[in-house]
Amino acid sequence: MTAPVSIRNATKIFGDFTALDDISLEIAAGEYIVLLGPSGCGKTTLLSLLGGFLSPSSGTIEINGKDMGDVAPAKRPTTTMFQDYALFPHMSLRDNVAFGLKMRKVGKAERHAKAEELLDMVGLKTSANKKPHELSGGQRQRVALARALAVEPDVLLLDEPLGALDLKLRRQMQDELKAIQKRVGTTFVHVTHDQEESMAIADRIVVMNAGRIEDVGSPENIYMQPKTIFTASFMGEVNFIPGTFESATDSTISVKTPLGTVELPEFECRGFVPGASVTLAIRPEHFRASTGTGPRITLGKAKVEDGSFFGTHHRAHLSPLDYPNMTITAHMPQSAIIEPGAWVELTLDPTSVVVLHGHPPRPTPESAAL
Ligand SMILES: Nc1ncnc2c1ncn2[C@@H]1O[C@H](COP(=O)(O)OP(=O)(O)OP(=O)(O)O)[C@@H](O)[C@H]1O
Repeated sequence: MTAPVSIRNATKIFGDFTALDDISLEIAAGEYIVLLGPSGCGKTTLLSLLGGFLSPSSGTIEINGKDMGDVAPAKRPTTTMFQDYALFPHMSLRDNVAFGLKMRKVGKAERHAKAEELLDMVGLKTSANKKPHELSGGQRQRVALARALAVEPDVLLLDEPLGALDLKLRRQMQDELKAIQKRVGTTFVHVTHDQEESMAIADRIVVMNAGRIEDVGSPENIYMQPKTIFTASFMGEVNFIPGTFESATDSTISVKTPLGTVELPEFECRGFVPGASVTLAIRPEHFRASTGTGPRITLGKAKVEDGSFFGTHHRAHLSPLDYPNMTITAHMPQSAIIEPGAWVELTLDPTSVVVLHGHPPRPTPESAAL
């Protein structure tokens, strides 16, 4: 079972605090959506509006084309899976998974067959008679997922579902969740503050900040073409180079920076005007601290401050000769020898640079000093 979801101009106000500010989002049937953002940005509040545990102060929620305004949580085609799973300790896994069906008066044979089918899908076929305390954290998480899916919701709402698991198990369960979602085809809306988790799982990521949607797109899109400084800095490591927009032709733009004027290709005009403050957002892997192949912009010499080895590459902090107050984080090849104090030639793949409006509010540790 699956359904599309329409959120139209949803606002949620608690007292004089606006937790959600005019949120609109269309979710396709069968899509895996991840709501991503820092603590307090409104992710759980938005999930609660979908599940019916909170009502919007204004705006509407539709599921499968039906307005959910007057529909109680239990009557909605949604199920919510919470972080603490809330399994019944005295019941077998089979009875835990079948519980929702029992409440719906589904006969014993049918609900047990359904429970066993779902336990099989989550890899716990032979554990149907066990009790929750006999399971590991990851196994309990799987039982909770099976239980949530047993009632065949159109939309499954998951609030930090992997939050209680250690990192290794989290990564494994991310793959499993995604595979199971594709198999059942149910619309999943999953809340997390973990960027890597959102990239591993989502068809589309919705980046939220202070009650608003900052950006929506595929993981590749959000990482490679962030629309705002917030998204660029929230999704992985990034260097910000402040600049001034100088001019544009049909296919290039020119931006003046402390490291010189750079010409960038394939420009999609987003309302920049000459003289406007802009920020170049550049991922560490898009620098080369030596002369690479292909078209590259040379940013002059830079001094190695320090470096760490990451197996596939080194991650180095560099200070450009022309602007020593700026720290650039760049990836350097596995074979490079990183010695503090060494001078390297800093070059950049111009096609990877993202030009954003404005300057960051204040320098972050990983951003360039302004
Ligand atoms: N019932 C409430 N009454 C007053 N304020 C609330 C209520 N529920 C949430 N808030 C506030 O709304 C904001 C958004 O909360 P929400 O739980 O949606 O954030 P979140 O993005 O899910 O954060 P986290 O990742 O920490 O769970 C927070 O500032 C929170 O304090």
